[in-house]
Amino acid sequence: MDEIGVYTWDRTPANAADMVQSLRDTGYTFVPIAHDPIKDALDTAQRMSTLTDEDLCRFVWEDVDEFGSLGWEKRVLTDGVRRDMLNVTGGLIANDQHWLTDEHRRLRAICVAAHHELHAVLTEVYSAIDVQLCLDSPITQLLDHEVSTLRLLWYVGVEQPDTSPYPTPPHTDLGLVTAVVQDLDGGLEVDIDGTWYRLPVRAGHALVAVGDLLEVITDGDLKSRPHRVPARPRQAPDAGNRVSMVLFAHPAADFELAKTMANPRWTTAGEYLSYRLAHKGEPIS
Ligand SMILES: O=C(O)CCC(=O)C(=O)O
Ligand SMILES: [Fe+2]
Repeated sequence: MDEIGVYTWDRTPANAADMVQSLRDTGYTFVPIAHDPIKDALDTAQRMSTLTDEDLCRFVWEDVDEFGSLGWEKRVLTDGVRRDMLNVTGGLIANDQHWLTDEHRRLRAICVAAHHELHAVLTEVYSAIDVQLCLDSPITQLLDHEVSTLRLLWYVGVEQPDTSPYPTPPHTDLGLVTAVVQDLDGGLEVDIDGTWYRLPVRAGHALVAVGDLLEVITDGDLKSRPHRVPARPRQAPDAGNRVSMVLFAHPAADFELAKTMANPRWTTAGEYLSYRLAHKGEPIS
């Protein structure tokens, strides 16, 4: 599988046109970040990988309230491929749950710092898109109405990666934009017009991806590209794990889509999301 070239944006307005062109060509751009959250998180996440299944189950959806969740979500696929993740969602970041261990708290602090940093990156990307595409209704206005979810994903290496299902099967992200930081072994692959490519890995950078809603808002000018992550071989009892951090940005449920596009198919961002979740796997266009 070939690797696709992805433009690195230096976060200056002078190079914003090239950045947006990269989003148009590949659906992705690299953006440098000051701290590498994966480097910070890896140690703690690996140590937490010694938690037993029972421990992990305790953290599933515990203490969830209407603002979201903070917990381990444990998924066991049919052949035993595990994809465990720490899911830190908006409102609960500030809450202190009684069941959090010191390692959870450390990991949560790393996630909160990463959330801020990645959100700053996305803010600059929004502004650049507004300017470059001359959008009548700027997407920067969404920043006041945004809900974002940060996920720390931890994939466990498997015995037979070639015959194992993809822990993250091919899909597009439903939201506006997504920022991803992966560990140095990478793994993310993207489908561009029917051909799969490996995405490059660049230390100290986040990958920013076009989501389905941005494709809708830009009337297909920027396309949300299907992507996937294959299973990694288990090399030793604890090696072969993959860690990535993903920030999904989405307008709040009551955001009226008519503010960013003419004649929207859905009235609010919430209706859009409900429709997409009810029609999983259906392409947006
Ligand atoms: O783990 C990754 O690098 C990407 C995961 C992903 O695409 C997703 O959760 O939507
Ligand atoms: Fe995704």
